[in-house]
Amino acid sequence: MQKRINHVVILGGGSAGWLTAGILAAEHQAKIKLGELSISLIESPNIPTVGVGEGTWPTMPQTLKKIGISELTFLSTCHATFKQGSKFINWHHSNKASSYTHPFEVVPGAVEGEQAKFWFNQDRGTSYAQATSLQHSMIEAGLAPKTNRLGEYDAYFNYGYHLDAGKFATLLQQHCTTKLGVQHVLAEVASIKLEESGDISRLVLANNAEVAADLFVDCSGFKGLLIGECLGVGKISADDALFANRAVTVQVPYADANQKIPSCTLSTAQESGWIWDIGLTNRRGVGYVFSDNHSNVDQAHQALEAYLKTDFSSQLVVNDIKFTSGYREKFWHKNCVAIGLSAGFIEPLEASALVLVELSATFLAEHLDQASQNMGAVEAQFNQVFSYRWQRVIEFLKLHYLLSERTEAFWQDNKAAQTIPDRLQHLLNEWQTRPPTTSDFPQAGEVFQAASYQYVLYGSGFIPKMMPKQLPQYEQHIRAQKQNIAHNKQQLLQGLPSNRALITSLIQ
Ligand SMILES: Cc1cc2nc3c(=O)[nH]c(=O)nc-3n(C[C@H](O)[C@H](O)[C@H](O)COP(=O)(O)OP(=O)(O)OC[C@H]3O[C@@H](n4cnc5c(N)ncnc54)[C@H](O)[C@@H]3O)c2cc1C
Repeated sequence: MQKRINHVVILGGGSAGWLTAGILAAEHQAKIKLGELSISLIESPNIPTVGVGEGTWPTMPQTLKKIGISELTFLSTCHATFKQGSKFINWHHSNKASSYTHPFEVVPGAVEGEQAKFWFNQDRGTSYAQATSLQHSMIEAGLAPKTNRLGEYDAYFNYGYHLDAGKFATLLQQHCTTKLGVQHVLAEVASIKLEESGDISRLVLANNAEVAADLFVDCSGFKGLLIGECLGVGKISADDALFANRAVTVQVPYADANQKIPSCTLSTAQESGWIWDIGLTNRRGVGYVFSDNHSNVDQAHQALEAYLKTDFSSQLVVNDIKFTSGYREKFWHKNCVAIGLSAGFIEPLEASALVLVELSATFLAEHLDQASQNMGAVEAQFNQVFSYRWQRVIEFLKLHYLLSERTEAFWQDNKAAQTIPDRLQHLLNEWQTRPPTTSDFPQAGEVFQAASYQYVLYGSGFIPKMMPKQLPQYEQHIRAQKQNIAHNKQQLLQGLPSNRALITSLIQ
């Protein structure tokens, strides 16, 4: 029987729970004010959230704007900084220094393939990112994507953030409860009652109070209390393709309060994984994500210590997080939708977790009314769209490992044919004779587009067997674009403040 959705309960108050609450409540403000919809978020006062220094995707500024949060408030409360992409250090070789960048800037779709053809045939003296992206030089120089003369959420370059996830959840909580009418219940869910149909009927709290709802959003973290433990939806493993299953993380204070803050995530390859280095305003978040089938925690600690040139017996607290790579067989089942870690998790290379939260919550917000009419149809569409997205994210992350010439077992095992998803192998064969283009990634809201594949593919040193020349009608346009890059680069290098300088001037 179809039920109107008048009450949505979100279980979990991490970034996923509060982002979902904010996105849903902002979209349905009118109904909340009229009393036609209520949104409640239940979180345990005892079960902690996952809070590592985190990177977002460039969708986040628009999400925050839509929810109605001031960028200045966000920057100052979450110790946030601007992120313009990622820099991959030493991913090519074990014993020879190398690096490439993946800037967020996207070359316009119509010319993206043509530009790659031009670069390959006529411009390979410079790296692909340097030849095609102005943002690459801003990243290398550690500059901000804008000046303080631009308004909130405006910038010269596409950007995301580095943020403190714990502070972020607290900011979202305050905003959702005081401005958007979200009800906050601080209590632990002790058990769950089902209807005969198998739908969830109510959550029973530790004090025996019961909370009923028409739709439940499971944001309870890795365990997936509703979708997994209660409704029995299993996971599809991704560990045959992506081997990282553990992370040791540490928060590192700045030696000097004016220390430079990179405007990208630094990802430095290691023997059995890679180390992320994220600069917030008050500290760095650093972690070694690795495969414990190829290494162990002691070795991971040693690698982190060597990277940080410090000894942990000093004052730093190291956290050890184990995870299994994979995603749910279904994200929406009965009257329950899983968003965040309960939906799945794969290693944080390219920071795809929060963007999937934003996309899932936005889909839910946009389809809430249809779900009241025909939940089965929305459930099927949601599951189809997000299975596609998770598979594409896995393929994109795998691409980073494939072209490395590193010699350690972890890297060699990553190249084994049976670990490469079929679709990615098929595309790699295609890209032997043409660049990645939009037609390879045809769906609306693709998490990683052809431009991202080009940065990683050519940054990793992929050399196609044959690359056609660009179409003659684009040559003039591409040369003009190159001149623009050269001309604007000097001006921007002189005119843009450093990442730290901009944030300091904004939040003072
Ligand atoms: C090592 C690592 C690095 C990461 N890096 C990035 C990154 O760079 N970029 C990115 O986008 N993402 C990253 N992520 C993922 C990101 O941390 C999560 O996607 C994000 O924090 C959302 O988590 P969550 O809200 O789903 O779960 P959690 O933060 O675990 O929150 C779960 C919530 O559920 C509540 N809960 C659980 N059980 C109960 C119960 N019985 N009753 C009541 N409440 C309950 C808890 O109290 C908590 O509030 C990383 C994750 C890891 C592990």
